[in-house]
Order: sequence, then structure tokens, then C-alpha cells
Amino acid sequence: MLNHQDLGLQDKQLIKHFSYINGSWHSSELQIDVTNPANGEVIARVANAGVAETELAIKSANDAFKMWSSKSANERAVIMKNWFDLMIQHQDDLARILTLEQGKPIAEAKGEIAYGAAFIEWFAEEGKRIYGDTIPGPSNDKRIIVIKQPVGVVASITPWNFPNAMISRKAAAALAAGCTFVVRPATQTPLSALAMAELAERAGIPAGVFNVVVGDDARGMGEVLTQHPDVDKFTFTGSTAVGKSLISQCATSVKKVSMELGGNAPFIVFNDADIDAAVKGALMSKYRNAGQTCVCTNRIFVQSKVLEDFIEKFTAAVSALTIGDGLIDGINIGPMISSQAVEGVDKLVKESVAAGAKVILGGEIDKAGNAFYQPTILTNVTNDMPIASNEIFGPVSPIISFEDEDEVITMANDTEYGLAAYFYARDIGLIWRVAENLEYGMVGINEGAISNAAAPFGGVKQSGNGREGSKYGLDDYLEIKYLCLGGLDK
Ligand SMILES: NC(=O)C1=CN([C@@H]2O[C@H](COP(=O)(O)OP(=O)(O)OC[C@H]3O[C@@H](n4cnc5c(N)ncnc54)[C@H](OP(=O)(O)O)[C@@H]3O)[C@@H](O)[C@H]2O)C=CC1
Ligand SMILES: O=C(O)[C@H](O)CS(=O)(=O)O
Repeated sequence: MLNHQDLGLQDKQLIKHFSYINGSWHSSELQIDVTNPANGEVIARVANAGVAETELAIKSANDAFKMWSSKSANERAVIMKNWFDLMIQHQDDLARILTLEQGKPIAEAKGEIAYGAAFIEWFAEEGKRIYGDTIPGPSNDKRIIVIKQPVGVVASITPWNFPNAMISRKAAAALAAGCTFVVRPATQTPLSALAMAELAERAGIPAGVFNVVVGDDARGMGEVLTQHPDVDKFTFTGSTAVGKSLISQCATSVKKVSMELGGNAPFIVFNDADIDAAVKGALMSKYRNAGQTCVCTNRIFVQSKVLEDFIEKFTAAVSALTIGDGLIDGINIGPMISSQAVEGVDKLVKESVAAGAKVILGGEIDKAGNAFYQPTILTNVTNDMPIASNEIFGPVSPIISFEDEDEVITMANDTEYGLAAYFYARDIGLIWRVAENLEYGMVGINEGAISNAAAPFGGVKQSGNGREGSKYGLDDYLEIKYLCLGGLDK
């Protein structure tokens, strides 16, 4: 196992080994090996918390709720701004920790830290704008008043692919609303979450307000987080399959729920598109994080007149991508999260080739190691092939040709998912018709990178419910209370 000196951090105190509960580090036997997916090296060992620690974290959050929610929005904003400043100040170390445990290229990891911190900055300010209403009543002896109040204790479970930003996207809104927060991060990537807790403590976030419980008993800890009577809201980011199970667990106590789940994004190139811009957008939306994002392009639809031109230019661009250890400057494609994930992607490719798809680039596990999959392009793909009907979650571009607008909208919508979609066109009538007819929560028009703190991130159909980021992102952490003030005519 590497010791802290080998991790190359400026601030070695950012590597934490124990869950953070009620403002203290809960020591117990170090049982979970955190490994670098690029080489399988153990970079740290962390304590394996479980149900008991999860219950303690919920109790701590519940005990802290009155204190935190009674602070003014300004008071909370000052503390959150400290947290934002510390995240930015330690951006390089946080990015290095992230790449070491998750694998993404260091430039992307730095981008994730800035993206994650942006939610803290955004919601520190947004918390000051939690407005209520007065509504003209049915008679002059009454007044109708609406106030908004924090829902209470928020529990969350987050995935490995964005181990910093998926936590801050939730915690920032929760804390700004006056809620307290418990997160159980993915077992493979706990270090980013624990580093966030270290900086939260330094920022002055009071004990019990932000808690991180790390453990490999996902199911047992999840049952507590979704069913404990002191949890008022549950929020999850991860696969649709797990999300469905968690929603049903929340039903037992009718908890507020928000879900950011899987996707199957279409990327449509129309005949009148700027092909160079479309190639750039497809590269960004497909190969970010080695294709391991829920908003990654999953199917590329190209209209027949521009098919050959697009394939030629896109193939040249993908061929230029470099694959290797994410810590090496200039690497575009790091390892996937595990060799098992690589095998899953390779299986989809091989099954689709057997069904008639053609590999024109890549299509194999890379010589860099068993967690590396070559940036791949398949042509002659149909919408019913495994590579098109499944969420790939890997660096593979299936290209499907089409003739007309109605045909491609039908194919693009033919999925249970509805998270992100993208298309490139210039005719304004076409743009409006396609934007309105795509059944997705987010649509990139002549743009392949659409995620930012100001925008409402979320999906429809089986990609989830609720929105994260933007002014809408607070709604999931607030309750509306109606006050009827009567007897005013005396
Ligand atoms: N919509 C969005 O914003 C996002 C969606 N996703 C989707 O998630 C999938 C890939 O991410 P991945 O992490 O593999 O997804 P998973 O759903 O397998 O895991 C997500 C989290 O849920 C935990 N978990 C798994 N099973 C259970 C359970 N039965 N009870 C409680 N918790 C559980 C995992 O813990 P552990 O790690 O210990 O297994 C992890 O922390 C893809 O479908 C992707 O689209 C991912 C990121 C963002
Ligand atoms: O987990 C994910 O896939 C993220 O939500 C994608 S993004 O927010 O970084 O675009």
C-alpha cells in the first residue's frame, strides 16, 4: 500500500481513513482497500462503517437540524463560502485524490472539483432567495401566506463516477435550505468524500450538519438511509435498477425522494449541421470520463447526406485520443472503474458485431491494462442492437444512419431513459420541433457539454425525478407551508 508520501499531495491531511460523524472521525478497523484503477495499487485503506454508524450519523444530523436551520441564510452562506474557498484552494490535491481512486484524467478531475465547488457557491447565494408568497384571499377577513421551510434530515447515496461533484450537488442545496446531511459514497471512491468532510470541518460547518459514512454494506446501510424515521428526504445518484429499489424502500415512510439515474443519450447530426462543431461536441459528450457519465452520448444518429463526412472527421478525432494513466498530463482516456466494467462494455460490442455492427476503430481491451478500453466507433448499427438499447457507460460510439426527422425522433425516443439528448442543426424551425419532441430532461442544441451549476440537471421517464443545480435545485429540500391568517375584519 502506498503511504501518504507516495500520493504526491501538498496537504497530506486530506487523506482520511475514518467516517466523519457528528464532527469527529470514527476510528475502527481499516478494512476497505481503495485501489487505483489504472494499476490496481492500494492507495489507502479506510474503516468499514456499517448500519450502526449510519444510524449514529442520522441521529447526529437530526440533533443538529434545529441549530442549523435556525441560522439565517446569510450565516449559512458565510460558512458555505468558506467551504467553497477551501475546495478551490485545495483543487489540485482534491483532483489528485479523485484521479487516484476513480481514474479520470487529471484535467477532468480538476474540472470536477471546480464543478462541484460551483454548486456550493451557487447555493450559498440561492439560499438567500428562498421566497414565500402572499396570495389574495377569498374574503377580507383572511390572509393567505406561503412560507418555505427546510425538509429536515437528508440522506444520500452517491456513485463512483463523480465522487466529488455528485455529493456537493446534493449537499450544497440541502445545507443552503437549512437541512442537515448524511452521505454514503460509493465503496470504490470514498477518499474524495472524506476529503470534502475534512474541508467542511475546516470551513466551520458545525458538527452533525455534514456526515460521511463509508462502508461496503451498501444494501444494509441503504435500508437505514431509506427507512429510518428521522430521515425526511432521500436523494440518490446511480443506476436506474438500484434507484427503483431505493424508491420502493422510501415508500415505507413516504419520504421525499429525488433520483438522478441512468441515461441513453441520442446525439443527432442533421444534414444542415456544422459537421466540425458536431464532431467536437460528440467527442466531448461521448468520451468524457471514458464514457462513464450518465449524460454521455450513447447513440450517434447521422442523417444520410452527411454520414460519410461525419464518420471520416469523427474517426480522425477519436483516433487522436490518448489512453493511459489519468495522472499523466495530456491523457484523454483514463482507465474505466474496473476490469469488470471493461468486460461489460466489450460484451456489448461483441454482441452487436455479431448482430451486424462494424468496428471501424478500437473495439478491444487496450494494452495499457485490463481496466483500459480503446476509444471505439461502430457503424452499421441499428437501434435494437445491445450497444444501442443498453447504457454503455464506456468509450464506445455506435453510429446509426437515418433519412428524415420523424424517423430519428422515433428512434431517439425509443428508450425507457430520458436524461440528456443532443442535436446539431441550423434550421430554426427544425431546431424548435426537435427540441420540443425529444422526450428528455435536458437537450444540448449545437452543444455537447451542458452541465453547470446554473442549469436544472435531471431526467424524465426512468432517468429519475427532481432537479439538481439552478434555482430549481432547492425545491427538493424545501416544504411549502400555507398559513391562513383569519379574524382580520374585527
Ligand atoms: N443520473 C445521474 O446523474 C447519474 C447516473 N449514474 C448511473 O449509475 C450507473 C453507474 O454507476 P454505478 O455506481 O455503477 O451505479 P450503482 O447504481 O450500482 O451504484 C450507485 C451507488 O449505489 C450503491 N448501491 C448499489 N446497490 C445498492 C443497494 N442495493 N442499496 C443501496 N445502495 C446501493 C453503490 O454502492 P457500491 O459502490 O458500494 O456498490 C453506489 O454507491 C449508470 O447507470 C449511470 O448512468 C451514475 C452517475 C450519475
Ligand atoms: O454522474 C454523472 O454522470 C454526472 O451527473 C454527469 S455531469 O453532471 O458531470 O454532466
